Formats: sequence, C-alpha cells, structure tokens
Amino acid sequence: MDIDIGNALDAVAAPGVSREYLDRLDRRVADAHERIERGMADDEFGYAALNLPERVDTAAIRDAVAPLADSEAVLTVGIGGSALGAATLTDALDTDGEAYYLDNVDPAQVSQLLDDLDLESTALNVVSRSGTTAETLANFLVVREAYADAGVDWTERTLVTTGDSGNLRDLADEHDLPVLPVPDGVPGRFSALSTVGLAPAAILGIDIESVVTGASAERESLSGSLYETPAYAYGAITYALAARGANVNVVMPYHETLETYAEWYAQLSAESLGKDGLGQTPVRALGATDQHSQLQLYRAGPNDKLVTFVHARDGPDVAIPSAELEGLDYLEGASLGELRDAEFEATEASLADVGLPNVRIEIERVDAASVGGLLYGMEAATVLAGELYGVETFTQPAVEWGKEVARDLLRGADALDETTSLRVTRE
Ligand SMILES: O=P(O)(O)OC[C@H]1O[C@H](O)[C@H](O)[C@@H](O)[C@@H]1O
Repeated sequence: MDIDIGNALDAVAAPGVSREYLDRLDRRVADAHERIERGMADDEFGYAALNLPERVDTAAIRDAVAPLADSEAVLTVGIGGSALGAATLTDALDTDGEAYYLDNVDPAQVSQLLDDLDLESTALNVVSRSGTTAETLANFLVVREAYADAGVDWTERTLVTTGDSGNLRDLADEHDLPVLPVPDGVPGRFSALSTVGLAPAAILGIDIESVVTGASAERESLSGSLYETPAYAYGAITYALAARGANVNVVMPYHETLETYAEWYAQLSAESLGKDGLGQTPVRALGATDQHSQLQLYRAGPNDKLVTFVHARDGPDVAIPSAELEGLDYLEGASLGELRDAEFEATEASLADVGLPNVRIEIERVDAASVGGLLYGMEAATVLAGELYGVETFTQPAVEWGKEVARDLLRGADALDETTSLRVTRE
C-alpha cells in the first residue's frame, strides 16, 4: 500500500497541513508507535489485532471449513465487525461461489433471500464475537428454521465463529456445531484478518494465505516515522485534517469490488475514533459513479471534507470498441480502465484545484495480498490516529445505550420519553 498525502498539504489545500507541522507531528508518531509496539508485545486488548498476521492459523481455518468446501454459496449471519471484514474480502476478490450476508433485520429481505437460496448447497456461517447480539441470534433462529423446513440438516451445514461464552456458544455446544474461536484481544471491527473474516473467504476459495502475506508486509512497514509508514501517514493526516475542520472523510474507491471496503472502513473509523467530540464522519462513495452524484457537493459545498481515493495501479481491462461517434473521438482506441483512470486523476485534480484536501491510497491490483495489506494498513492507521486523538480506540460505549433500550422495549417497557414528536401529516 502506498499513500500520497501531497494534496493535503497547505500548499494545495485549505484546510491543509504544513510540512513543519508534519515534522512536529512525526515526533508524536514516534511516541505513538512505541505505545503501539508495547501494546502488541503485551497482547493488550485491541493492539493484539495488529499481531494477527503472525498469529492467525490459516491451516486451522482450512480444516474447519473443509466439510463445507462443496458449498455453492455461503450465507453469513453476523453484523458490524462480524460481517464487514468478510464481505470486504468476498466482494473484492474472485470467489468459487456466492457470498450472502444477513447483517440487518429486515423481514422482507430475510424472507426473499431464504426463498431464493438453495439451502442444500449453502453453508451457514454464523458469527458473533460476543455471542449475544440480538440481530444475529434472531436471524440465525429464522435461518435454521428455514433449513429445517426445507428438509436440510442445518447442523451439517453450519460453522460458528464466536467467543468462549454467550448464547451463540451455548447453541453451538447444544447442537455440537463446529466452532472457530474469535481470537482474544481482537475487537470485532479489527477482526477481518482473523477467523472472523477469513473463514467465509476460505469456504469460497479465496487464497487466505496471500491475504495474510499482504497484511504481514504492511505490519513489517510499521516504524517510528510517518514518512516511512504509509499506514501511519494516513492515520496522521486524517488526524491533522480533522483538527483543522475536515470533519468528514469521504472514502472513494475507484473499483466497484472495493465498494464494501468503504463500508468496512466506515465502521472501523466511526466506532474507534468517534469519541469525546472527536473523529471524522466517514462517507462511502464510489468512483466513477459518485462523480455523477456527489462530486458537485465535494467540490462546491462546505469545505469540511477530506476525500480519500483508493486506486489500484494495475488490473483487468476491457477495450472500448471503435464506433467513430461524433464528439466521442477521445474514446477511440481507449479502454474502460483508461477511461476510469483518467476520470480518477481528473477528479483528484479538480478537488486540488479548489483546495479540498485529498489523499491517494494506491495498491498494486485488487488481489488477495493487496487487499490484506489494505485492511491491515487501515487498522494500523486507525490505531495510530486513536493515539494522536487520545481516545479509547477499542471501545464503543455509545453503541450500547440504544441496544439496551431496544431490548427493554421488546420486553414490554413503556414508550420512551427521550424523543419528541412533531408529526406532520397530509390534510
Ligand atoms: O460480533 P458481535 O459481538 O455480534 O458484535 C457485532 C457488532 O455489534 C456491536 O453493536 C458493536 O458496536 C460492533 O463493534 C460489533 O462489531
């Protein structure tokens, strides 16, 4: 993973960061790096996630998924960190079958998906780190009943990934289901490179060893200077720009298959750094699609954004057939890849032109190693940013309140008095 932060410097952008400030920040990066290395060495909660490239046992994952290797599809039931890492991998990379995710509670979607799936040839991958997440357990109960109704022994087609205790662990024990452990000290949103993200990828034929190799290369690059560590350069520049008013981080990959990566990063950043009045609001965008949808606002709306482009230098291409259409001479002899890249570079320049800070993250191609490196790099960037902000990167206390209230409502508690209604209806 390479990063170019030139368009976030104050010579180009406002808000922008001066070279002198970056040099000063680099000294704080050195301290933060020491703290991170210490946390990794002691396997402290959260920091332990950065050890995954050395620790993850891909052979054990392959053994656990072997009985499901004949599956034509994998249905993952999980939410947040228990779904988005896996979805990033299976959406980005070539797979031998279809990947489906139930990471919401929408009765219409669940019913339609279960109607459409051939459950006989579908592996059921149930994932919850805590083993107590209501959405995941409810969906699992619905899905296993659908298997039973279809006359399929769901216990033969199910793999569970969870912690040592919790309702999901109890259910797995009760039905003697195969269980992969969520590693200790790894928060859900940092678990893409563990059993959580890699097991469904392995069932679908993804080269998970290469994913880990790519992550290892990024781990090796961690050093005490942002100028030598792409991941830290990103963490540091997002922090510096947020402090200067770039409250929004638009993450805009220019490859359709990386769209889910932007969703994964949104959770990673929002839950890790959105604390004490700090953090950037992550926005998911996709190039070139969103050039024709959101770019107007990015270029001419409030100057409160960083745009992060994600681009692969190489990849498959398709020639554009010649048609000699009037006014479209520039397409003659060009390819779809060349068109996309020209649009990407033009968009980057158009934002620099109006002083909107933007950063380019570049990978070699969208393959297993590069995507593994990207996931690791962004995790390290987020941990570094957390150190600079001084927040508790690995907790998410603000998510809990609503969860508890929803449980109380289901148990029959009275309506809430925290909200106010001013309902407007048609006459
Ligand atoms: O893996 P689970 O324990 O089911 O948790 C799934 C998700 O739910 C929570 O609400 C947390 O905010 C997320 O960080 C987590 O990824």
